[in-house]
Amino acid sequence: MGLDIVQPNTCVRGCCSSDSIPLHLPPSSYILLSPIARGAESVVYEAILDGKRVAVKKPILSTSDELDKFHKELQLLCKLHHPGIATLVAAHARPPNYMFFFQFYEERNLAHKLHVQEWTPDIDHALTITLQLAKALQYLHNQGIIHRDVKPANVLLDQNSSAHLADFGLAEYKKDLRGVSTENWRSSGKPTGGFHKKNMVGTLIYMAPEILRKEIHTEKSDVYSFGVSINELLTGVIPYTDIRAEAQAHTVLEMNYTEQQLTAAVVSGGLRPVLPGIVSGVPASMLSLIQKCWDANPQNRPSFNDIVLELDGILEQRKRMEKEDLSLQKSSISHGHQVMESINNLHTYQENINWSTQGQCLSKRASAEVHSGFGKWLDSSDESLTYHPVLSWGSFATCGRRESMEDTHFLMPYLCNEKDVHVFGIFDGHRGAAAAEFSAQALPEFLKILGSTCSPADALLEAFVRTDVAFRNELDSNRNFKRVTQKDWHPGCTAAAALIVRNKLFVANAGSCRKLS
Ligand SMILES: Nc1ncnc2c1ncn2[C@@H]1O[C@H](COP(=O)(O)OP(=O)(O)OP(=O)(O)O)[C@@H](O)[C@H]1O
Ligand SMILES: [Mn+2]
Repeated sequence: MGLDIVQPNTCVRGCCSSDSIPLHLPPSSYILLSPIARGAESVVYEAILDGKRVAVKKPILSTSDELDKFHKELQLLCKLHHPGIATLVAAHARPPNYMFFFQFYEERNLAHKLHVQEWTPDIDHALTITLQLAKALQYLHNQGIIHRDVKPANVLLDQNSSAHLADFGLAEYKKDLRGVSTENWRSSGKPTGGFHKKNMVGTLIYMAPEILRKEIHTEKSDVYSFGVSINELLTGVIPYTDIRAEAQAHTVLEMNYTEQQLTAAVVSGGLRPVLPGIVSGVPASMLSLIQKCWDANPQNRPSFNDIVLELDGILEQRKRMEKEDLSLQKSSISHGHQVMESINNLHTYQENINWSTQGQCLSKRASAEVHSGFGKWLDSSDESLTYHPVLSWGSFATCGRRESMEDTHFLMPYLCNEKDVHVFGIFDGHRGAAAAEFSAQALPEFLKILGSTCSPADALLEAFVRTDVAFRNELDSNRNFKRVTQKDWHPGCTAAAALIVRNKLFVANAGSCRKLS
């Protein structure tokens, strides 16, 4: 920027200085436009500085502690120069105005992008962001600085959706953290972040177990938060919920856990967010890296030097695989797409979608393609076992306290008229019955297709995965058709299914639906 640096280029106290970043600006050089974010501690404005678009972070300063904090953040920011870190272009550090001027990042923060815009980056893009963030943290740690608030809301994206780590409000030099008492932890470590603050649990979901136990932050607690954040990027799911959109999250408490329960479950129970599923195509090496990052024992977590090396390797391997066109995951996903695409062409849009019919329609077409019986299952079943189950079945459904029934089930005592193959399933609808109705039709049909191709256990697993992919695709195509913004509509369901082949029982579940009763 062509801004003049007026000497002495220091803050009012003289504690912050820079050779390249102007630290006081004539009021005529900038214009504040509208606020783009309001946090508990600052307001961020879109602004024009020297004719260029910038973001101005104006901390709310009412106590001398807050003023100290401003100076500390400015000292830090003046020293940081890295492409993965939000660039400070200027500051104003004299009364009455205290402001940070940052380069403007058009695509806002990663949390907004994932959960409000419902962005689903392809895996290579997500891995690229992961590497950018890892390199930024590697740089920071090599300077002896710990960020202490790594989360998607503090990752800003530019117009190419490249990532820039922001918000150094809690960052500290490691050497200054040693003597920090629990009291200090409380005052400095309080949850930040608009959405999560509003929803009470705060940054808690990104906090390492040792931080929840009120121990001192180390580089390894940033590694943990990085692991949780990257998992959120790859799954699109807010940790410990099954939702993809902010609009649906009334409060985190309402959904699964209270703050205390979550803390206890993370610290003592080893609870972690759900990893990306097998159809996501996320490489297994990435899943294991995430798990290492959120290991309960900080010493088992890799450093960012290790993480960057590993990510470079993963990206390299993907490039090689792409060349050789060996990506197995991709082909299984695109198979699902092909089936759905042809089905989508079949039926025109109806205002009131009948999800049972959608499921039937899908599955009939799919099963017309391949069904060659269950000979394989029956041949490999062990007839020498003397156990011969006597089956009886029935069902009862009640709606409970809800206004409408969201649960469904299916009973297929003789799948494809095969006397020794029985399937039963229960689906507990979430946010409407759509997913449950669809799945009750689709799941058994997928099982029929798979009967001739793999073992009963694999077939059950694969049928769950295919049902999930099929429903998502169906939903997406309807959303596009209706031009409903995606955040307004998020049906889902949990499921439990039992498959009995002669005298063996196979059960599977997804979500919290665990018992078949
Ligand atoms: N340089 C920028 N370009 C575009 N948007 C920005 C920029 N800096 C901040 N924002 C927006 O403002 C939000 C808050 O910024 P930041 O996290 O730095 O402030 P904060 O006061 O710590 O907020 P919180 O308390 O919510 O964490 C960001 O999530 C982002 O949406
Ligand atoms: Mn923030």
